[in-house]
Amino acid sequence: GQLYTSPDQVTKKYDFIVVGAGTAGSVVAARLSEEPSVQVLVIEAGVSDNGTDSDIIYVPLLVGTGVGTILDWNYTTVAQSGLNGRTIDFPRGFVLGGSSCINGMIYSRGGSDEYDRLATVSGDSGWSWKELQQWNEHHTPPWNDRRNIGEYNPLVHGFGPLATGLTPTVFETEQRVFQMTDNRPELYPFNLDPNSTNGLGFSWFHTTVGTNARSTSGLAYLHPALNSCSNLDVLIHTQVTKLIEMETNTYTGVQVAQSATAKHFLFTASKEVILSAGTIGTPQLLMLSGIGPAAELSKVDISCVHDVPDVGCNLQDQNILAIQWEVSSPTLLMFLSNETALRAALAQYAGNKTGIAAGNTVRVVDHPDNWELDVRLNCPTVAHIPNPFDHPVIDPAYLQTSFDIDTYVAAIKTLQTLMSTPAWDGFLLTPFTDVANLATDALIEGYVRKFASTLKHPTSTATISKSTDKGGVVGPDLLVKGLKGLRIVDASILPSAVAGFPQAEIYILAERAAALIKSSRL
Ligand SMILES: Cc1cc2nc3c(=O)[nH]c(=O)nc-3n(C[C@H](O)[C@H](O)[C@H](O)COP(=O)(O)OP(=O)(O)OC[C@H]3O[C@@H](n4cnc5c(N)ncnc54)[C@H](O)[C@@H]3O)c2cc1C
Repeated sequence: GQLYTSPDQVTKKYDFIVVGAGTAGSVVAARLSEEPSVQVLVIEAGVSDNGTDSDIIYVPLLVGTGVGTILDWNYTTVAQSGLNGRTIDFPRGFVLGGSSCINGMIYSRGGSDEYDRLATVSGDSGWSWKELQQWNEHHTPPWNDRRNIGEYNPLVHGFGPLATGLTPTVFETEQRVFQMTDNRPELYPFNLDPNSTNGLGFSWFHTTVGTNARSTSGLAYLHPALNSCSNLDVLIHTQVTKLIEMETNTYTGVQVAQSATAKHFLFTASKEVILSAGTIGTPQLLMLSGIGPAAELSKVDISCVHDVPDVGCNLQDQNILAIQWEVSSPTLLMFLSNETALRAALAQYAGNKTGIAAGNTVRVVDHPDNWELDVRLNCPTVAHIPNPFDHPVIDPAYLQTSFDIDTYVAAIKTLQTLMSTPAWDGFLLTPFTDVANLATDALIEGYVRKFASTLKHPTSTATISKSTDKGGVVGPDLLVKGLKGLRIVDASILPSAVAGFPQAEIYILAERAAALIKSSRL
């Protein structure tokens, strides 16, 4: 197929239009194009994933550096009263491949209960673990001679297009974690593989790194389909600005433009528009099209065509906080702050794709000697302003409930206990700065409000629910309730924050969605 960079290049007629070539959108588009009789167009607001900055995407050691660049929408939250009035950067991928190009690459499917909850909430057993576990990635060996026998379970990996693997370089922190699981398995259980039915326990990290480069939804799904199928076209640098009602209640048209002042174009799909613009983009686009909560829409002078109160509400996110200790041995942080060593590592990678740059080191890169905490939050509101090219108003309302704070306090206390086990003897020296003072609940709360931030896993702004439920935005088939021709396939439909890392669930969700569309529309 064709990769277009401007809407005036697109002249064909399409059966399906996918909005957003992100994590989910790339999967759906590639799967639909397997059927030669249908024509598929994907429209992506962001940039190419093969541009001059593409090292940021693909070199594993550069994980995290895409945030704040041209690959990022660069959203910011409104001031968060629960975080002492701070605003928080809220990154989302603005590139073919979406957030799978800039994320932290950690891959864990989550436990079976995660999927069974989706089945219960939607009233469709097709969303249960039993049915969904068939969609899988494939495990790749590391570039070096690290043997990973006993460190993962080959039986819970498969043959899907996405590549994952264990990190090739093992750090002292990891060795000590597993010593801890050896010493006190009843308290700190070893989990052979976080992709099994059990998502809990201490496991080796699986990352979306193939043998030596990041695997994205673009690389794993969209590019191979684009290269091999003439019935799939992709248009980048082009934002969908409005969904168009082509017949009563039937939203099979999209209006697009490259900037607020550029010419606007209309593309129509003979079968469906599939909205995969993500947790922020999807509700924003629905609301711009008059599909959303009437009261919110009237505040921004958009006439409400379909009053769907849950659009843009219920935003959930996970939270992160660094707890640091001074340590006795050199860490990766020292390596990363040594420019000569870093340059040499990147040169080695450029030469033959080996060396420390060829492996994901996300945990130690971000926070050398600490642990990360996930806290589920109860969050309202993604609102927006009418110009589609303005950023939406994002208010995750972090840490506004006692549940959030109580969870943090409990988590930090657990961590303090855990780090005082013998496995850390001789390695941890003193807690770093403020961490030394976390002796009471009140002091912990003060620390949390000062330093907590987003883990960048927002979901649930266009939630799935049973067909008979009044609430929610989509039914179990992911069609927008009460409308025709409009389906949502991305993180926004998840009923609540994922108990783990979301990308695996989003790839799986998109695989089943594509299968559903094929069986109902082809
Ligand atoms: C910095 C960061 C770190 C993360 N770390 C991890 C991790 O380690 N492990 C993990 O599991 N998850 C992680 N995540 C979360 C995970 O990457 C996301 O949950 C997931 O990729 C979201 O998939 P999606 O398909 O819903 O949206 P996205 O992948 O964001 O795709 C949405 C796409 O739609 C496009 N779009 C939006 N609006 C429009 C429009 N109007 N017109 C056309 N195109 C549009 C966007 O440009 C984007 O390409 C991280 C996320 C970020 C940002």
